[in-house]
Amino acid sequence: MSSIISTNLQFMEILVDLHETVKVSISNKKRWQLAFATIYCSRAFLSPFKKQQIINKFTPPNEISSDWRKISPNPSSRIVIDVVEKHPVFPDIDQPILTNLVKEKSLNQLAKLGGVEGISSSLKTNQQNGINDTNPEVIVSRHEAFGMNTYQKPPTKSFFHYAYEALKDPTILILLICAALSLGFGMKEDGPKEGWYDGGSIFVAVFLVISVSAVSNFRQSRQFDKLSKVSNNIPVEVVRNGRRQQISIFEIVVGDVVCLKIGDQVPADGLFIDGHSLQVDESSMTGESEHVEIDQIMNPFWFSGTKVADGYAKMLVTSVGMNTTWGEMMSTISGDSDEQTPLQARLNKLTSSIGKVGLLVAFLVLVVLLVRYFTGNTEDENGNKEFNGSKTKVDDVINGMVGIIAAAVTIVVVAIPEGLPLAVTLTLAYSMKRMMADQAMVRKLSACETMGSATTICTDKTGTLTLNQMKVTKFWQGKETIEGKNYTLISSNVLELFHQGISLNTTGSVYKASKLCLDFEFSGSPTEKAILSWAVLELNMDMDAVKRDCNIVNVQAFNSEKKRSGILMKKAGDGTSHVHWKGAAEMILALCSHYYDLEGNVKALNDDERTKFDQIIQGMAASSLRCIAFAHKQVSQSENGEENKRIEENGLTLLGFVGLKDPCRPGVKKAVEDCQYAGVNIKMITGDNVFTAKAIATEWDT
Ligand SMILES: Nc1ncnc2c1ncn2[C@@H]1O[C@H](COP(=O)(O)OP(=O)(O)OP(=O)(O)O)[C@@H](O)[C@H]1O
Ligand SMILES: [Ca+2]
Repeated sequence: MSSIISTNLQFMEILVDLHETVKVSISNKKRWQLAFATIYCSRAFLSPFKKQQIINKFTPPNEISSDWRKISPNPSSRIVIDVVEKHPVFPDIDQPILTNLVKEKSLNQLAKLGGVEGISSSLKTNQQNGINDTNPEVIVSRHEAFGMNTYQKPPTKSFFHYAYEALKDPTILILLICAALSLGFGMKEDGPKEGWYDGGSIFVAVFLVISVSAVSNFRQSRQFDKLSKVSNNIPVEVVRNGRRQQISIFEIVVGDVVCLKIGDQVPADGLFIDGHSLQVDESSMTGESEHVEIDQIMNPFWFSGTKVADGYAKMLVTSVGMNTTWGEMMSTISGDSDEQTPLQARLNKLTSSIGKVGLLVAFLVLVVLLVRYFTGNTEDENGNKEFNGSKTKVDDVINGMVGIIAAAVTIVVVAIPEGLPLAVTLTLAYSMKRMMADQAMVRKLSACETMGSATTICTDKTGTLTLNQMKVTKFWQGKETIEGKNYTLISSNVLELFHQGISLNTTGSVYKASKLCLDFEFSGSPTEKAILSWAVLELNMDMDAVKRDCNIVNVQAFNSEKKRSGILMKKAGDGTSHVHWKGAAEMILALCSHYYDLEGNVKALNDDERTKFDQIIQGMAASSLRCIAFAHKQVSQSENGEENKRIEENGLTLLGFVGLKDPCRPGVKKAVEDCQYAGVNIKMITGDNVFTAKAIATEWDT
């Protein structure tokens, strides 16, 4: 310790001397001395603690001498003051609290902030109706307080970066060395006027290779940036002002209520509001392949960048953009897309092995020539021995050696096929440009190569081959089809069940701007939208009224495996419980034991009738309709006490079928023909009824 103090005091004296030279007044000088003395003495006094911390790291605790320990300060006595200015519009909450809440999945902190309810009121949003965006200031103040939903991208690399990358290539380096050698030897041999030809031309070739590959890589990265801007801009469903609408993912702000369903990407960090059968794929964050369940109590936290694997839900956005856990992760890793295509990689390998062989051969040639030269086995033009022991002039020896080395260098230059990978890069970049002109997005250069060898294309049906604009065009109630607008034929009890089944057992929603207004806005998947608009416009369904009269007890969300969704509900009026199912007609029919006829009577479903219904379904499918069935069952109270929330799946009563028409996309026939002409098979992949799929596949032939 004494040594530390003495060095510090020495240092102090030097500083004080310095002050003397600039003529500081005596009183000032004294104050300086005092200040230095205080600072350095306290430092000298504290330095053992620092030392001790280092010792602590490297020695087990029992080896630290007891006197160190006596004066060691409590490490936890340090105070960190985090000063975050609160935004005047949101005085109760700030971004770091929200970010940490989700990142650490802290249920305690959530409870302290008053749960999701408390946070949504601090964020001035409504869990049902979302934020009120009638005033654009609202969005602006949220941007100011919590930021935008965009991620900082690593700065785009300049042209010189790519030139430098190309220059780093080992073959290029070898060529450059060869060029320098060849230039030097050439000038030595043939004089500066003519001797630079060989070396100079290698330099020009290297320059060409570097500039061409840098230009093509640079343009490719620009194109990639442009494409990723388009492909990152995904539409997201949010509720604003009570109205469900689609906005761009970049427009999402903190406080938004986002509607998520199976297959959606979570657009920001947030909290669970409500939802059913939720499973989330967090593998992009954690690498864990098992799906994580999200619910109100145990795990109400959503992470940006994850994916909904099952179910549907509403989420309250708490952080966006760089404030999300995903954003934080993105800022620590830089996405490098300088990937080589498989062909490029193989060619580069080939080039470098050819180069290695070339080097080896050149080396062997060098050795052989040198040996031959020095053993006197070579002759000049006049037939004299080139090397005559000590009689040869030094200048001649050097000239001879230069000639030999130049020959070896030439072998290396010739052996390296530097143009080969360059030719491939150029060809791929050219085909990428051609494909862009044909409106085909190529994200990775290697895709061109892969596509070139594709023999089969598997395509989704809905939305790719069809327009994804579904509409109910056929309706069967019991065994009767209802033609035209004769919906008054449906008996009132069946109609009521239809209303309940459709308005409660859905992931879509209906929005009506005002009571008087007759315009409705439907949202949800195309299937849901079609059914809802049909029910509201044709069956006069009032979704809000039904929701007021009935309470949903349990939900089984739709997924493509089961092809159906079900609910258990309780009527507020008489307290009876009902189960409603909706789904692919053949799936629902298999669960039914009875059906309602047109008069509203329940009839048993015998084998004959089942065949009849099968024919109805096949008939609809054959005219390329997606066929959806509705079924109902009243469950008794004893069977369904408080603890029994199971949604019955057996002994249902069939209500009816609807047939949804999804028009084919124009131009598909030509596209399919083009593919077939090019020798590429087309396979259609769909969860629809096989007859519907067949009908749609053959529809283009008509
Ligand atoms: N929202 C829904 N509620 C109930 N049943 C549905 C719903 N959507 C689809 N179905 C039924 O489930 C079947 C499978 O639907 P899904 O959306 O999984 O098909 P898919 O595999 O995506 O095929 P495609 O690409 O042709 O739509 C459909 O044929 C339909 O009968
Ligand atoms: Ca689909």
